Amino acid sequence: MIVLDVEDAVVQYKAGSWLGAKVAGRPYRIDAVAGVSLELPAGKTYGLVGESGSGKTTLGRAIVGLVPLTSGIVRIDGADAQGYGDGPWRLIRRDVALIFQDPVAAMNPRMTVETLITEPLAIHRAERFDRRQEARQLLDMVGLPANFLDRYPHELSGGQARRIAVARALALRPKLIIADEPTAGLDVSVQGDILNLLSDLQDELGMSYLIITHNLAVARHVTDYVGIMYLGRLVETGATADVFKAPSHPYTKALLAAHTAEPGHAAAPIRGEIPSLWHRPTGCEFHSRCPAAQPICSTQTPQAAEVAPDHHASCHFAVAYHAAEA
Ligand SMILES: Nc1ncnc2c1ncn2[C@@H]1O[C@H](COP(=O)(O)OP(=O)(O)OP(=O)(O)O)[C@@H](O)[C@H]1O
Repeated sequence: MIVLDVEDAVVQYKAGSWLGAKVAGRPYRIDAVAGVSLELPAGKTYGLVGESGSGKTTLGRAIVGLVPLTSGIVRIDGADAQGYGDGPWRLIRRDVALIFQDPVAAMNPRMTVETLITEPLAIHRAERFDRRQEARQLLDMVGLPANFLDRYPHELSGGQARRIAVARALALRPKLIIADEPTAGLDVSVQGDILNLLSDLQDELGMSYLIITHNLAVARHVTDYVGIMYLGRLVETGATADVFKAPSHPYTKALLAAHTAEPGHAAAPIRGEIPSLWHRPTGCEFHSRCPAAQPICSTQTPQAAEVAPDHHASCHFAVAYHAAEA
């Protein structure tokens, strides 16, 4: 049973103006998401991993319906997610919830926790419900006592704000929760608590997660499948265990080296700058930063190679890398 099915999704952003783009010698539109396909089975977790600017947040927002798809299809539980109702509220589908990257910034500062976490119910649910009772139950699910009901966002610590954001996401018991950088800005011990909370809730309620993170180490702990994103495209995909066992794209290896320092060795930052989406590199778009680039890499676009069953990497040398790592 596939809960999230994304087929060749493209999201373009416009430049300020056509004339401005022309004067600057740029294309008028950029592809922030440039043809992404992925499938997420029920009850599983998919990690979307890549550096800042790779298009992860844009894809997450497009899945929820906050940003329109330029082309492609998003199906949630088999239903095409493009047919929204009218009115701004309806833009947000009730079977998917998004936990924003900065949850406090996304909260209305004048709302109490009770109002914040039950707001999705007030928007989507036709029948009457006991707001206080629902809120108390949601708080309990995320491990917070009932005395948080009357607090305001500025009275919450980073970890508490995450829990409140999770409670709000759970309000409609969605089939899919998208968590954008769920541990960013938290102390290491609190990060573990939040990841454990998400995993316990999944065991209990059975929903699927799409976790957006720049940190491969986070993805390693909580995901079943992983997609490595670069300049709006997935460059390596597979079961998380397979990708970590035998990373087959130099970008994946570079991300790993940047986040998981061996004892006694410093983490190695990825060399060079992320290219601008206004001027995508030719050939393999990672070639300008790749430590193993060959002449072919700057001229020919690599196709996704299946290096092992359901493990793909878009690099001319992916099969050899896989063999060497495996
Ligand atoms: N509203 C917008 N208008 C124009 N360009 C945008 C807009 N939002 C994002 N972008 C651009 O789209 C690209 C992808 O951004 P996005 O935020 O999706 O990446 P990301 O991988 O989630 O990074 P981060 O972790 O920093 O949010 C970036 O180049 C960004 O500058």
